[in-house]
Amino acid sequence: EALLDDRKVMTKSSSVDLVTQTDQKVEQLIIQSVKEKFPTHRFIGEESVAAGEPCILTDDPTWIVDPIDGTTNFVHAGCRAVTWYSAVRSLLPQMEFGVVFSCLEDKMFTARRGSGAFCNGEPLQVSGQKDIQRSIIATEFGSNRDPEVVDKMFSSLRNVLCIPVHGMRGAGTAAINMCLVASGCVEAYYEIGMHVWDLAASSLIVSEAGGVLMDVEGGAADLMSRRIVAANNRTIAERIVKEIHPFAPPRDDAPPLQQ
Ligand SMILES: O=P(O)(O)O[C@H]1[C@H](O)[C@@H](O)[C@H](O)[C@@H](O)[C@@H]1O
Ligand SMILES: [Mg+2]
Ligand SMILES: [Mg+2]
Repeated sequence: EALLDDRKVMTKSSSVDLVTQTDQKVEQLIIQSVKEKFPTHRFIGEESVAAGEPCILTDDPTWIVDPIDGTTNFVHAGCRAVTWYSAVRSLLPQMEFGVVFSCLEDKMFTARRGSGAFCNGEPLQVSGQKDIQRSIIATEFGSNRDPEVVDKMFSSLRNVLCIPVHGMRGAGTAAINMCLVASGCVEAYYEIGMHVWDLAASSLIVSEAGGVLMDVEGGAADLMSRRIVAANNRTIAERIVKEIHPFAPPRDDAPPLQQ
């Protein structure tokens, strides 16, 4: 219904960072229904953070919610829109489970720590490809249009494409790009600039499907750092890291700037 009805588009951090009433409604729906069952749990929700709520993990069980991942697709008549949520239980953070629902495809991706990853109940396994020259790599350009940042993104894109790889793809949603890695449809996904709610659920789905997560400079992945390489194996991830022109956006858990 919302795909047909919700055409009132608002903006957040910039003119290309879009939000609709459906994003806000879905986030409230998820938070309210979880709160009814677990009144002491905490939440990090994309639209709540946009409205000024803190983006901090504590030792309390915390649900990380992206009500629609791919709002730009949704606004442009729903190339692909996704609702998903995940839970995190510690400062490390230790993901307990992740859920990504690709509503137009009616695909429910799920993972629970130590129990594997699934799509509509069928087990997921990353691709076995070790040769990056026989791989497809996914990425996105996010919503930062600062020419210096765009130059860095294009330089990375050019470097990866010219390895050469079989192709580059982008679903318009970080969560689905990661689920494509988990499903073995693409070998890797990298991006700088997305947020913890874009990645939390699908990061567990990737690792439970046998994949690896890494920072774009090769260290351990840090979901608050707004940088990720998710790949089918370490060989492919490390090869991509060599080609990325890194930069560091403000962290999701950075204290708010003083006015
Ligand atoms: O804003 P939504 O649609 O929840 O999330 C999108 C990110 O904002 C964007 O930076 C990223 O490139 C895109 O993949 C992601 O899904
Ligand atoms: Mg998102
Ligand atoms: Mg969103």
